Amino acid sequence: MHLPSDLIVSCQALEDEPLHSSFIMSKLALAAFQGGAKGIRANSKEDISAIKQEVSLPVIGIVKRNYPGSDVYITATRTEVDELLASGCEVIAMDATLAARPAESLQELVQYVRQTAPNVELMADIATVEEAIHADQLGFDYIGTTLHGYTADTTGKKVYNNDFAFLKEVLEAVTAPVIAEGNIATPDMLKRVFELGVYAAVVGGAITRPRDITRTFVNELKNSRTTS
Ligand SMILES: CC(=O)N[C@H](C=O)[C@@H](O)[C@H](O)[C@H](O)COP(=O)(O)O
Repeated sequence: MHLPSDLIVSCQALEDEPLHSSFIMSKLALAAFQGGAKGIRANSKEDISAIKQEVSLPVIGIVKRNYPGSDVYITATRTEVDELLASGCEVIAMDATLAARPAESLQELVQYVRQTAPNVELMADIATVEEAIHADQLGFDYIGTTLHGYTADTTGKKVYNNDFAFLKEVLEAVTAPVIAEGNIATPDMLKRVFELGVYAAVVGGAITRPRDITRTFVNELKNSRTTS
């Protein structure tokens, strides 16, 4: 397996975010590496290439791109898969929800990667237990809780709700290694998901999105001022 059983740090900034820059993502990846992360998750061929020049950690690559008429935006079609195959990432993650895709089916994308790049592993980004089971049956190498809370039928849910109840259900339901991802905001949460039996965990915003981190501080201050 390309990914170690450890902490993976997501280094992503979309166009509307202040840190949007492949150079900055490469330096965030370097900081994550120096801090002890054992893998990186990154968006776009350009960011992955820049990160690969800075650190030699395994990379989970995605391409986020919106398609009209489809809710699927994480590695939605073969075009994005081809970009990732050219990027040198060790693992390709893709939306593995049951939502309608813009072009190829999920099964077709899996078969395409297996045939063209047998050494590249696949991570399923799922939102429900049903989708986790489906991804397991399709033979994904890793199943991640990435999209729980971000799809029409899971809006507002958090992976950590009820002591990670959703994660526990996924762990029971599948045989592939499970990756906890989404709203893991503290070192305690990270410790807890490993106690529950995940293979690895991806932490993003809590480490690499300073604007969001600042907001958590500011909101706490605001709340304390309104309640006092
Ligand atoms: C839903 C979606 O598009 N998630 C994306 C997937 O790659 C990223 O924006 C997240 O930062 C990543 O999943 C890590 O999660 P968090 O930043 O909460 O630790």
